[in-house]
Amino acid sequence: MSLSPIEKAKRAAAHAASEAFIRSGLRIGVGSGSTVKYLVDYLKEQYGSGELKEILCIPTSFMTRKWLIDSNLPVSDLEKTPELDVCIDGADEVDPSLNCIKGGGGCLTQEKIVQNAAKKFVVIADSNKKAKFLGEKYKAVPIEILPFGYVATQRFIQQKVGGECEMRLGPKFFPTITDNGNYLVDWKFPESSVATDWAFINQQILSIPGVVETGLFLNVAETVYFATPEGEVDIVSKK
Ligand SMILES: O=C[C@H](O)[C@H](O)[C@H](O)COP(=O)(O)O
Repeated sequence: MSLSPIEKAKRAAAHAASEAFIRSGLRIGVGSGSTVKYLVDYLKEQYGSGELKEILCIPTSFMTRKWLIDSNLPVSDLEKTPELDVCIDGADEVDPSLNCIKGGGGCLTQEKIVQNAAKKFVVIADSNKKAKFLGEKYKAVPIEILPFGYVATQRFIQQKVGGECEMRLGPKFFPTITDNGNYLVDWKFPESSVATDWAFINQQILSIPGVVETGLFLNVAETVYFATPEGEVDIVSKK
């Protein structure tokens, strides 16, 4: 099957990062999203051929867990494997300091827990995700909130940090339900936020009762692999 240019870019990023970071014996956090699917394909190929041995894959979502199981890869979890060697994940936007916005695909809390359990966090993305500053192109921060009091929680967010909260809806206008049984809100931040301190804003949001986690992954990525459809890979590492 021939891939579209964007899919070729995602695959190139996933393969380049995998070749650099995946080794036999590693405990690997496996992120979520369409770019990560190419990481799973890489693991399947390498493990299936015997090139890669004794790995453990720790998924960050139901979907990723299913992909791993369907690929006959050894799946573990943070109960059995609480410490990981590396976590590889996608992102919706990445700034020059490697801060990321994540959660566009609906996964962020389990991703953040798995990322936090890993010694290294590596991001894979097509080069369109590269931004001059956080919030340049991706105009919302996904936030996971508890269903209880969800309207009040959105109001608290708006009162505290401005902008507007939009419930992520699925088919038939049902709320999108996260892997943890919660709701997902896209916080459309005010333009003034992009010039301010995202770490401070993140703390403000996290302090609101009802907020579970945000899609702001600040100061955690060690290396980001950006790729183009032509297979050119730009590797940016933390300074
Ligand atoms: O919610 C999903 C995750 O945070 C993804 O890693 C992120 O949205 C990027 O997904 P994709 O690789 O599909 O662009």
